[in-house]
Amino acid sequence: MSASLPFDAPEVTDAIAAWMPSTRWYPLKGQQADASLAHAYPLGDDAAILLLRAGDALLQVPVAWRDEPGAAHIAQLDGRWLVDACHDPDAVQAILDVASGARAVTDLEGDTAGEPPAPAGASRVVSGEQSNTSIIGGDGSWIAKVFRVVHPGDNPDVVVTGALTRAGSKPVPALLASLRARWPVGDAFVTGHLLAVSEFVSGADDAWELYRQHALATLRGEEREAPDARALGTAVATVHRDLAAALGTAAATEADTHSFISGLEQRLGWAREQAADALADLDDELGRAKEQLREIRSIGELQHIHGDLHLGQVLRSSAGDWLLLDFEGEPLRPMHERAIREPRLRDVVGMLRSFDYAAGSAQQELPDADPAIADAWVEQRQREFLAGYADAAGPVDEHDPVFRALLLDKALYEVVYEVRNRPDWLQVPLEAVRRLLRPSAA
Ligand SMILES: Nc1ncnc2c1ncn2[C@@H]1O[C@H](COP(=O)(O)OP(=O)(O)O)[C@@H](O)[C@H]1O
Ligand SMILES: O=P(O)(O)O[C@H]1O[C@H](CO)[C@@H](O[C@H]2O[C@H](CO)[C@@H](O)[C@H](O)[C@H]2O)[C@H](O)[C@H]1O
Repeated sequence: MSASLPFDAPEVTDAIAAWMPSTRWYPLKGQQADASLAHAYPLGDDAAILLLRAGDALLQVPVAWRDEPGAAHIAQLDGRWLVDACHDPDAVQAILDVASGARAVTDLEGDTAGEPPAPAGASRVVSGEQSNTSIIGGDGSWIAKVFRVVHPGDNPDVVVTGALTRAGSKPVPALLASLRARWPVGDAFVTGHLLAVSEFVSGADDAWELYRQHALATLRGEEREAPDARALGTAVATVHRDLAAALGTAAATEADTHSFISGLEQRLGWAREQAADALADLDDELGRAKEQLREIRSIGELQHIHGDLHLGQVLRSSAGDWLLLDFEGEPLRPMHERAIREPRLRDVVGMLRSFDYAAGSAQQELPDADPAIADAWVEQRQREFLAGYADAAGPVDEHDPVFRALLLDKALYEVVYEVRNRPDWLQVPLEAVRRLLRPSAA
């Protein structure tokens, strides 16, 4: 066995740079971006957490040297295997030790909410996700989310979930531990979160799949009991109430309202630019929608919210309770925009859009099904959800210009998301944008 190369050797950076674009989480697909090592945190001799700069992004790549390629190798260099440490249980344990405070590493700081998480054991990586890498360990008692794109500042997935955990919020799995890193930027140092370890909800169903299956069954003419959207609405309102109690609320000032409107204007411009081909024939309507934003007088009360709420962020436990995940905000948004207080309606419209997506996805699978049945299905789920939300938080005014503006904002965000990630799905949000821009929808 030959000695391993040091983790800051140029060959190591080059091998990782060549491998990253093949991963699901790489955020710069299709772009030409040189990668360079920004910082290395050694975890003993044979593993390290590396931060690589690629284009504008700072990417986290935990790695280890092994004699065998293991489940996820990056490259073979000098007779040893450089592997993705997320797939290597020993390296996962080393990372967990730092997060739990059991191992000290310069420039890394762990934090546990209470009892440290159980030992990693035979940990495994969750398949089928996109923005980050999640590892289940501790005999299925925890799930560790490795933030692949690292930002200076607090990650809301740690701070917001941590606050909800301390407040004992029921519809959110508890945060157990987190890891913060310090790295140099110019002459100064900044800090940011690398990892969040949460209680794993085993045997849970994914809400997206539950609703999609129900929409499919309905389009096929089968009668089935629908998953309880009213209880889901109440769960979302409960989380909003808990977030307000834990992190406070503020009545929007005139300046808040102005900056909210200009934020929406900018995002509308961003969507027009990013999805120019898809939105070309809606140019006049989008111009009018932008002018209508100026009619918003006040945005009401502001607070921390989920920020990217959709059915894929919701689980139904085996006991039938709805649980909300992933308080990281919209991944296409810069981090400083994600930490701000927002109207609760942003989350409400996220869920309403998601029911439309579930039906849209079912229609794509069953193109001969009656569209009126799909529309009625969406309408009913949305009504039930809003009724449940109102049970705990009071009614939502669907004619409020803020509600309509946020609905359009979300659908435009989705158009950009689909143009970049899933062009086959583009019609789903595009149809919604068309509907929302129709004069009768105002
Ligand atoms: N606490 C949890 N318990 C059970 N499953 C979870 C938990 N957290 C996440 N998951 C599963 O992992 C998936 C991805 O998690 P998420 O936090 O949404 O990651 P990402 O930001 O990469 O999308 C979820 O859709 C869910 O299936
Ligand atoms: O889960 P992420 O935080 O990575 O969120 C991004 O990806 C989502 C898709 O996985 C995307 O959600 C859109 O598609 C969903 C169906 O797959 C649908 O339920 C959502 O309503 C729709 O917005 C999300 O917008 C994006 O930020």
